[in-house]
Amino acid sequence: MLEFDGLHKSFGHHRVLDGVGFTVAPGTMFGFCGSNGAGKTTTMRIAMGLARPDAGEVRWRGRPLDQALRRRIGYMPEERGLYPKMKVGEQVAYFARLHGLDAGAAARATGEWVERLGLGARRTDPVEKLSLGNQQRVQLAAALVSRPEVLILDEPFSGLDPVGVDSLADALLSQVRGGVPVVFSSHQLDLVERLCDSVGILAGGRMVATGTVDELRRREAGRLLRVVVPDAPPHWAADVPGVRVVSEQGGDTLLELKAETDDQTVLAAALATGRVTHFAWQQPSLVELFREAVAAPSATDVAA
Ligand SMILES: Nc1ncnc2c1ncn2[C@@H]1O[C@H](COP(=O)(O)OP(=O)(O)OP(=O)(O)O)[C@@H](O)[C@H]1O
Repeated sequence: MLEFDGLHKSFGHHRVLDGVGFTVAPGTMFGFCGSNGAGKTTTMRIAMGLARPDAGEVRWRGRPLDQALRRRIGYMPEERGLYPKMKVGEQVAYFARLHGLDAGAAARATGEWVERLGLGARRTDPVEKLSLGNQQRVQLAAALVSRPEVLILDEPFSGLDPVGVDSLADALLSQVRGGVPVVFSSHQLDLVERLCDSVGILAGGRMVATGTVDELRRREAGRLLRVVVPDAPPHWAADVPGVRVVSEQGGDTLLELKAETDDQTVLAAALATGRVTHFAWQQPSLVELFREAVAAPSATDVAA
């Protein structure tokens, strides 16, 4: 397990992390979400020894991370960390050597990752000549080239075109299949929803929600019901007790039910107005869950 445990961090009087904790199992992908300035980068920098926590620690396989363990972690910093004048291939090989690979292994791994990330044609170009997205691919190659046991990636998808997103996603999923725990931060919640086994939402210095997307959904389940009655008169649901009409368009109605409201009462009321063609709980998207969690930060860990 990769464990972030009880991290506290203040900058002056500004408390950024107030007991942040989550775990990432080997072979799973964890999406680290939160508003701008929530503290995601700070959390990852603490893991990498680039910021010191006021309290708490990060462990890998039960051992607190030290510099030796960190050499086994592939890290993509938010500020990126490339040498602009170095050639792409040299740069990636340099990171491989830095993580302890010998010259032969570094050359082989560099060749493999440069090709896999679609940089083969740019291998001898200086990094500064590459577009932002391609520089990002170089950064990723640098994080992957040492065959890391763990990946910690700060906004790896930002600035990538859809093809870049797909090749990065494939690369990460193949790492996960190989047993690597992957943590990445992102504001692209559709990607997080698509790729991650579990997600954590950081707000107010705490993880306000962690779990699988389905677990987060279940927490919200039983609230939003979509009912389609094509021939129903307008406002048919307005008088159904324990129900609030969220939206109504033609016969397509989205209802929020109070906890004690029986959905069968709603179904009976709908049937009384006409033929019901759709009656189902609405699955909130991760974007909706995120808005809810960030708006009302009350720490809940559904993964327990
Ligand atoms: N070295 C520092 N000195 C003072 N304040 C800092 C420092 N590093 C970060 N902060 C502050 O800590 C807060 C959290 O920043 P951080 O970069 O960790 O957030 P984030 O969740 O990664 O944000 P974003 O999504 O915008 O990248 C911000 O208010 C930031 O200004």
